[in-house]
Amino acid sequence: MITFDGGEKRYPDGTVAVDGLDLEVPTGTLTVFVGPSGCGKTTSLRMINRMAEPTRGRVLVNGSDVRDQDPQILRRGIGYVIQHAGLFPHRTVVDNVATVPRLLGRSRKQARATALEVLERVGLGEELAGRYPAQLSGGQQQRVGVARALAADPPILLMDEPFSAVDPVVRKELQQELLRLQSVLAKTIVLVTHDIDEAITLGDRVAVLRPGGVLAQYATPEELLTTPADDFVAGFLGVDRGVRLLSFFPSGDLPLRTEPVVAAGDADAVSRSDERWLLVTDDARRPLGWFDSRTGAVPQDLAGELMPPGRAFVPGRDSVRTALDAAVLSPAGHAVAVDESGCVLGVISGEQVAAVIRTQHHGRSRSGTLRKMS
Ligand SMILES: Nc1ncnc2c1ncn2[C@@H]1O[C@H](COP(=O)(O)OP(=O)(O)OP(=O)(O)O)[C@@H](O)[C@H]1O
Repeated sequence: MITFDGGEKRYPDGTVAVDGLDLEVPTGTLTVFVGPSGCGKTTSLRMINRMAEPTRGRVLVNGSDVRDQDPQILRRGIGYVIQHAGLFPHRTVVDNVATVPRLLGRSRKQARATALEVLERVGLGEELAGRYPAQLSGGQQQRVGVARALAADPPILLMDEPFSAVDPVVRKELQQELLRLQSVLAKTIVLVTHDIDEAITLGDRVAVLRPGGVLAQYATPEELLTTPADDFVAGFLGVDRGVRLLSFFPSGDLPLRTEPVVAAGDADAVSRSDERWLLVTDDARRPLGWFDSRTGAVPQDLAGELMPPGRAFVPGRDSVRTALDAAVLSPAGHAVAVDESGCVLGVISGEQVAAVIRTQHHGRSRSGTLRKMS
């Protein structure tokens, strides 16, 4: 557990970077500090590992004031990941990662073995171990940065804008990778970002800071989206927070229809059906595309004249947001539901999804917490 107890940081020139911060980061959870530039996110983060000392109040790690601990010893239990990875340019990837275990007194061989193991954990194979940082992509460098921070297996991980220097696609990959790692490692993580979407994707809890280093709201992502504390938080969350909230609605209960689903060889299905749009599948019930029954002549093999099936969703795994998105983008206005192996379970129209959202939203607002889904 990390506790900010009235933590304040006033720099010698009088700038108040952090103003009376009170919050707790429970052990094994991921908290995100988010807010506009200059609102004290980095300073707050650095108060945890004593890279910035509070001028008033306290920061406690597992109940002990960090100021009572030797900074070097304190930092052994706290991994630190920064933007651009901060790797040593003249050391190979494996040596970069092995640095921390070496500092902790492990033999060269042990440190190297640990480094290779952690590199694999973050998705980097042995073939990259002998390269220098400049010979890696930005995303790979960030992974090395994460591996280096994990090499000493610290219970706490501080991450300062870890993914902001990579392109949006790689950034999404790294975010998913971090969530996967966290589901296995359950570290206590504090991550700084200025990107509210990243905060909502990654955080078990999100601390929104406002200029002047004041905490505006500390809440779970769904609480932020449903009940922002004030106009500043609502404005920071953006205009589409209602749509983003749908990421917390499970799609497992969406009512699916199977009547519009037909096999490619079953051309007679067109005359039997009242549906305008028929989802045509192959023999294994995989979606091939949409057949528009108003196009006139019906071919022998329906597979010949189809509109693309669009992105499918997996009920239970994906959220209602994914299902709605699939329906909006579908030429037929219907989302295709598939099982984990890609076989069609049924379809649902955008209007039906919207009707379920209304019901779920009422239920949720009355009762309870939501679980983030893909
Ligand atoms: N060493 C310093 N001396 C004086 N003021 C500082 C110092 N470091 C940071 N500040 C100021 O403290 C405030 C908070 O800075 P901090 O870096 O913590 O904010 P941030 O939210 O992380 O910003 P960004 O998103 O731009 O990185 C800013 O006004 C900054 O100018």
